[in-house]
Amino acid sequence: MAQIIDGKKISNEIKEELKDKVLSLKKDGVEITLAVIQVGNDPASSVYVGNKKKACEYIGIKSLSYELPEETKEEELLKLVEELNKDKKVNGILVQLPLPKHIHEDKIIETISPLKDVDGFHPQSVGRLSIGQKGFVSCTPAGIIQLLKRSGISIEGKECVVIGRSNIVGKPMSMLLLKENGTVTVCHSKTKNLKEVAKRGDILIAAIGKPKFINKEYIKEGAVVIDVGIHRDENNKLCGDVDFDDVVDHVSAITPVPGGVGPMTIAMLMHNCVDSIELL
Ligand SMILES: Nc1nc2c(c(=O)[nH]1)N[C@@H](CN(C=O)c1ccc(C(=O)N[C@@H](CCC(=O)O)C(=O)O)cc1)CN2
Repeated sequence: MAQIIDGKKISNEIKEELKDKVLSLKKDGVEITLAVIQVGNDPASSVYVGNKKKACEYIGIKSLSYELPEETKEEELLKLVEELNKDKKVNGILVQLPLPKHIHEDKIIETISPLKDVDGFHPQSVGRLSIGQKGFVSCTPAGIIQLLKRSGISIEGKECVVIGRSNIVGKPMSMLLLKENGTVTVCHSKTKNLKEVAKRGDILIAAIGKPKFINKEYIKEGAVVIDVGIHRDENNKLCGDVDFDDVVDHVSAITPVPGGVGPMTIAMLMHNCVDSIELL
């Protein structure tokens, strides 16, 4: 019987730990403030932003909300980020992605001060991670490491296969697994013989962006499977990149969708907000 890795439970544990930390910081007169920017009203983004604000409230972090219309100009958003960079009361700046097509995401991310980059997307944060220096780490891959560690799954010496090479998940994920002494392979759309390569993984991270793409033909028997995807299936039910029902009896542990990786993204954002006070 596979171990179902409960991301909701683990994220709640992390939030409880952070709540205690924030309380003791408050006693020392330290308040943490996160600026949350959403441009447009993409329904999924509104849900995520709402959940981030709720998590802030629960933990005791102050959130400042900036809801900008879809037609906001790139220069206007850059100006807001620059103002927040200078604001001494703001510890972290979050710009919810995706942004409307007329705004260059890279330009916005590069403008956020690396000292307030609680998403860990700034090139300086990514560079620090890749050379093993302390800095903000992208929340989803950082959450996956916590899921593995807190479920008693060791990474050292394991064959780790990451499917997907995005800047937000695949690349930082590979760096973190390497830091934990895993042997890491990164696969992508041009990888030849994907099934064979994926089957090498003792730990398989699926971040492909295709609903139910990974079935048991891609998975070594007894592997640990982490599913980063979030989609709606033909019945409008949430599902991941992995065909859960097909693989569940073939693996030793697996994250469900929903309730696996997703909640960890928000817990690790809260973790980064608390960490940010050490950097200012
Ligand atoms: N600025 C950022 N933008 C985006 C990020 C990010 O880390 N920073 N990641 C994703 C979206 N995201 C957070 O922003 C996110 C996605 C999913 C979940 C989550 O809890 N999912 C639930 C299901 C929720 C549902 O009902 O749809 C789950 O998997 O259980 C949290 C955060 C892109 N943008």
